[in-house]
Amino acid sequence: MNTLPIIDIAPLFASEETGWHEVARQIDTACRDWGFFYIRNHPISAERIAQLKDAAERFFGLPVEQKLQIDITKSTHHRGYGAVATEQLDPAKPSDLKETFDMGFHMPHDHPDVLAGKPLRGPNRHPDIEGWPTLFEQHYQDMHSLACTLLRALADALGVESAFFDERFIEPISVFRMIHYPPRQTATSPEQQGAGAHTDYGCITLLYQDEAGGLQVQNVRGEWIDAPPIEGTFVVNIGDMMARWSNDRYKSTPHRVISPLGVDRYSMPFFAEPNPDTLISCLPGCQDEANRPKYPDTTCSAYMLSRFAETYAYRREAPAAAS
Ligand SMILES: O=C(O)CCC(=O)C(=O)O
Ligand SMILES: [Fe+2]
Repeated sequence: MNTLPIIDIAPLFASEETGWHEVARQIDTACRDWGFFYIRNHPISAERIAQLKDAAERFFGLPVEQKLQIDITKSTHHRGYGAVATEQLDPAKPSDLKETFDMGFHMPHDHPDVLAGKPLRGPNRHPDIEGWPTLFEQHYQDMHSLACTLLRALADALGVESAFFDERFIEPISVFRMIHYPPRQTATSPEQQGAGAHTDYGCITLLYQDEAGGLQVQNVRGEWIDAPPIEGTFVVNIGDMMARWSNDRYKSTPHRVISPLGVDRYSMPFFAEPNPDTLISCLPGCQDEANRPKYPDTTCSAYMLSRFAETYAYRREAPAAAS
């Protein structure tokens, strides 16, 4: 089989539990075989997606100096605008041909965790566009709820209590990101990709992609296959933290984006990551005598910070001015 599974998640929102375990079973199989699948019948409306896409076109269309007013490389807690070539997902290739906007769980300047200087904590840095903060803060919450619903199904599949992930996703460090991939120019080095081959760092990623195409996923034989846009769906994939948590029962699969030719591409991943203090220790149902834990225990924040430093030069260099 060489096409990614498409899972109808409507039963996860029904009042009776009859279809629930069947969806959990399908997700379990998809996470073991692929680490990637599509979901359909999720609660995010087409109207919401259209509003976000419209906002993305307005923001990325601004002059670069204006976008750099919320430069992510000048942020202590990784929020704001990332210009082209800020991120290098595949260290063997040139920096990615994309620009980004990142937001997270909003914490005001006077929140005790912000005052204590906890990493990745602080206020969101939104552009000065009318209606933007309301739209994006609402969307962040809705994506968080959708991720928690999927994680309840994963809890069922992994044999932990159904609230296991809900408890660990309170005040999460999940990131909602908007990405603009400018069209590939013929002069562009063929080596430079929209997003270089990588695995995601967190637990699960829920990705909206527009109709331009270009996302590719590696199958078990190491071949790149297309993950084409399918209207009304999100692409969901497992990240490295969940692979560790599940002792590699679930795969975090390499993927990449080939820059679009002649058209702009917009995508919007939501990277679901737990509360920073969460202990990431092999789940009880994922180990036995023959299958010992493969990874040492870590915490969510220690793990995420080590991974960010690999792909963002600015996070390895001198500390940025506070913002
Ligand atoms: O833009 C896409 O389709 C995928 C982006 C991605 O893989 C990432 O940002 O981690
Ligand atoms: Fe990714």
